[in-house]
Amino acid sequence: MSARKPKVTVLGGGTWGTTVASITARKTQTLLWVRDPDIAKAINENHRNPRYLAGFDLTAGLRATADLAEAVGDADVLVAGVPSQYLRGVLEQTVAHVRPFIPVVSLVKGLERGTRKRMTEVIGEVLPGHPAGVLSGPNIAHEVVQGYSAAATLAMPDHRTAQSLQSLVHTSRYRVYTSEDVVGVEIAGALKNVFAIAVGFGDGLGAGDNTRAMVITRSLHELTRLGVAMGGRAETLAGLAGMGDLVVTCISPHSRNRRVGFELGRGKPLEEILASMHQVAEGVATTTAVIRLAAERGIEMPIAREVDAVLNHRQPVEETYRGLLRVTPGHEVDGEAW
Ligand SMILES: NC(=O)c1ccc[n+]([C@@H]2O[C@H](COP(=O)([O-])OP(=O)(O)OC[C@H]3O[C@@H](n4cnc5c(N)ncnc54)[C@H](O)[C@@H]3O)[C@@H](O)[C@H]2O)c1
Ligand SMILES: O=P(O)(O)OC[C@H](O)CO
Repeated sequence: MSARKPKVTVLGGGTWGTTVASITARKTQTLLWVRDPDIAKAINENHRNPRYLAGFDLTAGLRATADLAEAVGDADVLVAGVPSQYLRGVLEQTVAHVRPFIPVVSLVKGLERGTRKRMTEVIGEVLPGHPAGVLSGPNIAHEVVQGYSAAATLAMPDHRTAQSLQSLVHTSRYRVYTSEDVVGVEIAGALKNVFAIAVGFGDGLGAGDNTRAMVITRSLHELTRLGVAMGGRAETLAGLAGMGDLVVTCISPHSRNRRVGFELGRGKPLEEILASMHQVAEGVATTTAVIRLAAERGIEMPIAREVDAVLNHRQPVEETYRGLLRVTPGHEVDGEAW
């Protein structure tokens, strides 16, 4: 990166892409790519994103465009905020326009369903040679955009690159820590969504606070086992991107993943729930990928398996909780099972 302040382009003008772009726009020139020209116009003229963050003021200097070639052509840093099942397609359209070897930071908390790949792996395939990392943590967009304090981890394979990118996004209210554990941060962000759906089941069924704490704690155990098996560090999984994000997603009324589980617990069919949302619940598609990754590595993930049974095999939610409670508990720390 040159001595002048790097130009940031954020791909994806959903709730979180818009929020992160509004933060970086306070620190450096930032362009947000959105699919809908009307949203680009509203951001440029009114500093608002009426579809995803209605009622919240964005940084006045933030510019938006619906032209992908224009968005990426001049960028020094790309930030990817397009949901996991669409990121590859969007990146493929940038290949002819993006400058060589600029860093790409994923904000995305999901795995590609068909390939089971992490987003930095997808970035590496579509944009080879670009340093790829991830920014993730307990970050409910509606709170961050209003300036409530929050923190996240920015993981890049190279520490110096992580430090230079940290300065573009860190503020007194959005604390950004660095890490080199890209795998751990990415796996944690993807898996916590699956477990938030499980917690939502319990809340929808009317389970108690003890039950919620039990499911969150045992989910952390599952998340850690798969994360470590895939090359992540246990300390990362116990940190902001792991435990921190698991907790907020499992308890926040704003969480879309928890809401999917909650509505299922209340008896609404999945198709109806998804049709009523104009936002993404990454855990739905990611569950399929997680189950296959765990099977390939011979890792027991009973909670994720029950989520998969409800989402993909029409198992009633009541059965899920009864099923979990029937399993005999093993050793709390060393046990393979729930
Ligand atoms: N919202 C949050 O609080 C939050 C916080 C941290 C991370 N994230 C992660 O950020 C990522 C983006 O989520 P979000 O909350 O900004 O999105 P969102 O749910 O607010 O909006 C949906 C996004 O998907 C895009 N989209 C829909 N269909 C598409 C298609 N066919 N092709 C390309 N793009 C399409 C929309 O343009 C929009 O940008 C997700 O991986 C999410 O897990 C979200
Ligand atoms: O609304 P969710 O469930 O996608 O969660 C949002 C963020 O990932 C919380 O950190």
